[in-house]
Amino acid sequence: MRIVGLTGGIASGKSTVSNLFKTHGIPVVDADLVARDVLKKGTGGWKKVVSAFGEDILQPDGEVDRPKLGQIVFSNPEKRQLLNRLLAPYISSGIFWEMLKLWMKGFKVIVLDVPLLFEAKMDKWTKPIIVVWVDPETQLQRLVLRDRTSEDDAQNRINAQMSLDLKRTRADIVIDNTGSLEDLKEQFQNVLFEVTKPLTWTEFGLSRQGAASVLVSIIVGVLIFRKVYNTESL
Ligand SMILES: CC(C)(COP(=O)(O)OP(=O)(O)OC[C@H]1O[C@@H](n2cnc3c(N)ncnc32)[C@H](O)[C@@H]1O)[C@@H](O)C(=O)NCCC(=O)NCCS
Ligand SMILES: Nc1ncnc2c1ncn2[C@@H]1O[C@H](COP(=O)(O)OP(=O)(O)OP(=O)(O)O)[C@@H](O)[C@H]1O
Repeated sequence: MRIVGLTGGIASGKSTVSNLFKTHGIPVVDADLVARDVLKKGTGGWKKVVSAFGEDILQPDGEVDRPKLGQIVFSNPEKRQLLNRLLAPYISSGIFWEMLKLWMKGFKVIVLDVPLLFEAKMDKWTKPIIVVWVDPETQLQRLVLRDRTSEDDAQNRINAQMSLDLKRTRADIVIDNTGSLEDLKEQFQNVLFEVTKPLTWTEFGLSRQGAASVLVSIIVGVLIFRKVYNTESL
């Protein structure tokens, strides 16, 4: 199975690109949705976060008040790192289970949409890595418009992530989403071609999965050979 990494900055257009993948029948594991699940009332993540941040972050119904927790962590790097540390194991195992389900359904290509792909070091799992880049001014405007928030709040959220310019240097494929949706769709056609083309032997051999498969094949081959030719005593 090919696991494609999709990342970028907040409001750079990852979900918009994810939707294009979905309309072409390629499933997407959305880390933001997984992160929501692991923070639902009563879960292990919820318990850890409530004991670290206190009951003040809860709504009357016991669910986490997300905008309130957002205000706290996006204006305080230490608290954000604490939240990340508490939730990271739940988020990674949630993502892993989603991937396993898709693999069991027989999908050959899946996309991992993870805003913090590099920060959380999940880039090691994925190839190719797509970064959705946008110029800083457009990013700020789109975030303010989408979340109906102030420029200061939006800028805090942008600053909480690795810069988009750094992310693009670590990408295999860069999508520039500064232009219109039509521009984006045009670039997407090439991306779709790249991620659905068969792996070359070199790529297959170089990938960890490839190396593991070759190793397993050699071991199985040797075992079969020994069984068939009864060479255990050799
Ligand atoms: C702080 C929370 C409660 C705010 O919730 P809210 O509904 O306002 O935002 P939402 O979850 O939809 O996130 C919106 C965007 O913020 C950015 N973002 C979210 N968490 C973080 C973080 N810890 N650091 C940097 N950026 C982040 C992402 O680009 C994300 O797409 C929430 O973002 C959260 O629980 N974050 C920690 C979990 C996490 O790391 N999520 C990212 C998935 S890898
Ligand atoms: N090319 C575009 N032209 C105009 N608006 C766009 C374009 N691409 C995305 N948008 C809009 O910009 C906003 C941010 O896009 P999107 O939600 O896809 O970003 P995201 O990277 O998934 O954000 P987040 O990290 O918060 O999940 C949305 O309101 C979306 O409709």
